Amino acid sequence: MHILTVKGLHKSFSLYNSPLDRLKERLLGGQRHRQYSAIHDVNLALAPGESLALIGQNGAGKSTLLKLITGVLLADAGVIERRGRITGLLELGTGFDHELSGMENISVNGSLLGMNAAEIEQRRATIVEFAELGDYIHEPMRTYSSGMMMRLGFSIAIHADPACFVVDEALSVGDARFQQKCLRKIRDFQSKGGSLLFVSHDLTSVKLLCNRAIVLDQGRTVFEGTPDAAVNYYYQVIARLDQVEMVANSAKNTGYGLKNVQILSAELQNRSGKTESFSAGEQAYLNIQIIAQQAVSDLELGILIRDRFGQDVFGTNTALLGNEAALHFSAGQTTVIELGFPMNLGIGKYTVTLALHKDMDHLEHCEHWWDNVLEFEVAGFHTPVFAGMVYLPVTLQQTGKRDIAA
Ligand SMILES: Nc1ncnc2c1ncn2[C@@H]1O[C@H](COP(=O)(O)OP(=O)(O)OP(=O)(O)O)[C@@H](O)[C@H]1O
Repeated sequence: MHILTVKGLHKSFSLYNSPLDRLKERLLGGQRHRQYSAIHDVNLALAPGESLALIGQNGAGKSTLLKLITGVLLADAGVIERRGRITGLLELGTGFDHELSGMENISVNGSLLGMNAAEIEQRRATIVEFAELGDYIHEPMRTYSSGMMMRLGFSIAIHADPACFVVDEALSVGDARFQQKCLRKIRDFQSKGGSLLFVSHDLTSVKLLCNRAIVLDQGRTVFEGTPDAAVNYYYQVIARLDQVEMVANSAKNTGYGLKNVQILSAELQNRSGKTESFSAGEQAYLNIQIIAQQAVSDLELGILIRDRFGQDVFGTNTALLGNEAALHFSAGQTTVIELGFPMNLGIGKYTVTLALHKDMDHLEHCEHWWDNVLEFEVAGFHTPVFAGMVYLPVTLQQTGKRDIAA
C-alpha cells in the first residue's frame, strides 16, 4: 500500500509578457498570454519508509510538483492519492501569518498541517525547544530572518507526525549547525519508518538521504532509479546529450560522451602489479588506456573515487592539478596514462569513475564519462591503524611547556 500515488499529473501556468497584458486581458478580453506546461503527465508512487529525491535543473518543475503534492497548488488534471499526513518545508513563509508571533503561528501553521488543538498543545514545548528562537518566539514573524522562519517551519512540520515529510531547498537557508540538526532529525524520522520527498541541488545529500530518485526535465519524468543512476543521468541531461545517445550508452554501460576520444580500459596496480585490494597508505597506480578516433586537443582527464554509499570521496582532474600540458590526441592514436597516489583511504569498498573533457568539468564538452569503471577495496593498514574515511599523516609536538604558578 502506497502512502502517496500520483497519476497523470498536469499543471500549466499562464505566462504574460507584462502585468499590463494580464490587466488588458481581464478588461478587454482576447488572449494575451501563453500556456506553459510546468508539469506534464507525471506519475509516481511512494511506499511507507521510502525516500524519494526529485532532481532536475532550475525550472524543471520540482517545486511545482511538491506544491501539487502538498496541496499548495491545484493540478489541472491527474490524481493525487495521499494516505496519512504529508507535511514539510516548502517555500519559506508559506502557511504563516506574518503579523502574528511565532508562538501564535504554531497554532495557525499546525492546524493547516492537520493537527488538532490538543495535538498542538501537547507538542508546543517540543516545537519551541527545537526551533531555538529564544525570546523571538513571542515577536511578530515579520521581524524574523529567513533562517528563523525556516527553523520554526521545520520544527512544526517535523513534529506534526507526518507519514511523509517533504523537504525543498528551503532547508538550505539555515546556518550549518541548524541544517545538521535538521538532517539528524530527518534521519531519525526515516529510521522510525517515515517517508521522505526530497528536492535538492546538493546531490551528495540526495545520495545520503534517499533510496530512489526521479529526474525531471521540462516538467516530465525522464528517469527513475537509484540515486546513483539518477545523478549520472542528470549529468547527462545537463551535458545536453540527445536521448538516443543516452539510451544506447546506458545499455552498453560504458559511459557517455562524444567519444571522439575514449577510455578503452583502466587498471589499478600496487608495486607488485595488478590488484583490486590495497592496504591504507599503500602506493597505488591507475593505468588508463585511451584511444582517439579523431584528433582532439586540450582535453583534461578526471578521476572520481566514491565510497559504497555512492558518496564522492575524492575527485580531481588534470586542470585542477595545474597540469599545464592538457592532453592532446591524434587520430588513430592509443595512449596510456598513469596516475599515482597514496591510497590514503579508510577500510571499505570504493569505485573509480573516469572522465575526459575540456575545461574544469565535464558539463560543457564531454568526450567520455565512464561511471564506475573499476571497483577496489581497502583492507588492512600500511599506515598506523586509524578510524574513519581518510588517513591524515598526523605529526605531534609538545610545545609551550610551563609550570602552573603556585
Ligand atoms: N506561479 C507561477 N506562475 C508562472 N510560472 C510558474 C509559476 N511557478 C512556477 N512557474 C514556472 O514553472 C516552471 C517550473 O518551476 P519550478 O519552480 O517548479 O522549477 P524547479 O525545478 O523547482 O526549479 P528550481 O530548481 O529553480 O527551484 C518554471 O519555468 C517556472 O518559471
